[in-house]
Amino acid sequence: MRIHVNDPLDKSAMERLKNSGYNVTSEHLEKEELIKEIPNIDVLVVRSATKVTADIIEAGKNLKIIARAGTGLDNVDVEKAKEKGIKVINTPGANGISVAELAIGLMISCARHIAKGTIDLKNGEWTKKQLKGHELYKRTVGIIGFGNIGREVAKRLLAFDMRVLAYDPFVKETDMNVEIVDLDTIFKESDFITIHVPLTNETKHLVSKDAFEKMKDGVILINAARGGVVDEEALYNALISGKVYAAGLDVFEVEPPTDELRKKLLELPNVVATPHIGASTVEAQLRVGQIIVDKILEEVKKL
Ligand SMILES: O=C(O)[C@H](O)COP(=O)(O)O
Repeated sequence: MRIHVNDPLDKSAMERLKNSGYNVTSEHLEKEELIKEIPNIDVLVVRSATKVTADIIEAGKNLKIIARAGTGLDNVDVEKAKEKGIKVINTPGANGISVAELAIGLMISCARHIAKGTIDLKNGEWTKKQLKGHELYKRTVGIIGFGNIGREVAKRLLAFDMRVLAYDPFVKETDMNVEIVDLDTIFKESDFITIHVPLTNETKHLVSKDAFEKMKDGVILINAARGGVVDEEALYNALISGKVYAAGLDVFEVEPPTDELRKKLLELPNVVATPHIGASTVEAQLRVGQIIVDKILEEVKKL
């Protein structure tokens, strides 16, 4: 039984795996190398950096389990895995608090120009007069996606005395002080919009040119979910026109965001961006690592 860890896992989780008695290897293999190696792998462990595509799964003659140490499964061809009888496991919720905290950090950074102020000061510029921002207090935030992460975001923003709206096709009511509304209401009434849905066929470019047209002038948009949920060309135009005051982005449709569209997006002074670090905290990785190892060992026992 060989367990191959293709993306970095928490150290203590790695140690537990290595002490489990199975043959555990860990090294990041790029697609071509992984396709060559996959016939010798029974359990493949990944984060979001490895795209477990249909051809990799097809080549995995001995592959029995794909373990995603994290929440999003958009980098795994789950349909193909199902067709091949390969079990896909992940750790939903284990990194939710970290993602929620980062989303709020991006929100405040956008509203108060923290990133621009830092860059200006480091460049020797005292731009105090240009950096008047906005409070969150008493303003309306629209949360798209009211699952684990969306609820953690709501809980914290209620403490800022915000009016909190949430849209989720699977949620009709809540016992929190949150108004469950339709998507149009989120677009029309929010001063801040924050996205917490997975990337699926239904959510791809959910925040489109049409959506931006419905939004209030000066809205702040936060995306710490998946780049593909926002049409980034439309976002670029909305930032240029002033429709969107600022955007806080932890994720991009292309990662790393090195293509022309992403490069010009990142050049805008009103874009605050981080390199998909929502789940990258010591605490979240510890939880994710322990849970994924528990699940792997449990599944492997059943084989
Ligand atoms: O889906 C997730 O769990 C987050 O986006 C984190 O992804 P990562 O494990 O690749 O950091």
